[in-house]
Amino acid sequence: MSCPTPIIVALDFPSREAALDLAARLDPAQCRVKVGKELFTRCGPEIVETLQAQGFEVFLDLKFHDIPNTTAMAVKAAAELGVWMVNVHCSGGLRMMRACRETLDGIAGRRPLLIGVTVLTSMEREDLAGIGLDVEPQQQVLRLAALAEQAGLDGLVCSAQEAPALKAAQPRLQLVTPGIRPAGSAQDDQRRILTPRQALEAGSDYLVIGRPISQAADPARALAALVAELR
Ligand SMILES: O=c1ccn([C@@H]2O[C@H](COP(=O)(O)O)[C@@H](O)[C@H]2O)c(=O)[nH]1
Repeated sequence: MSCPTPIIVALDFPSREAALDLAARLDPAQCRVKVGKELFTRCGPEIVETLQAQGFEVFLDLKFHDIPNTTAMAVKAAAELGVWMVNVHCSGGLRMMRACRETLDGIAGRRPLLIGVTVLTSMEREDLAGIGLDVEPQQQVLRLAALAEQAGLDGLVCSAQEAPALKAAQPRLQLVTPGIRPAGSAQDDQRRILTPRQALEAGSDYLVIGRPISQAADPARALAALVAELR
């Protein structure tokens, strides 16, 4: 059964035990989970299989960024692991994204959603200037979104701040938005943020939420409050 809420909880932990401890407090009917670089590098594919066996749909957030063949084969491996969503960096270019899409099209059975990372939500204009891009984040996001659309990707990782412009420019693409901060919670290293409700109203399809849930005194309660806020 597919989860009816838009919430994806980031399991950013240094051990299998810590990740599974949080997962045990969550309900697969209330959220999906995200396995990122830290947890996957520590635990490998087994953690994904365990979470899936517990009923969670898993977003494998490894943000692949490499030459077309290498990236496409990585995405294929993720598909064979049975993940619900996988992502690549749009800045890997059109040929790379196309190779990923074509490889997934050749896979029998249900394929994962293929999502392109645009501009990290931790970045603002001056960070882009630091890597030689003299543009506002939204301008760069829209540029990469057009490439992702051309390559046939299913959606984008972006800030919810860009959702209205993206829904107007690229209405087919699903928007996966980290940088979600309930009112009054710590911004941490995020820069382009919105609250859960603002994000949904702006047009986000999925909200990626990590520390506001994983570092809460009662994560189950924090998740329930978010689900209620979004109803
Ligand atoms: O642009 C991006 C892409 C990915 N992320 C990931 O989302 C979560 C956010 O966690 P918080 O604790 O809610 O900040 C984290 O796993 C990132 O790797 C992102 O934040 N921004």
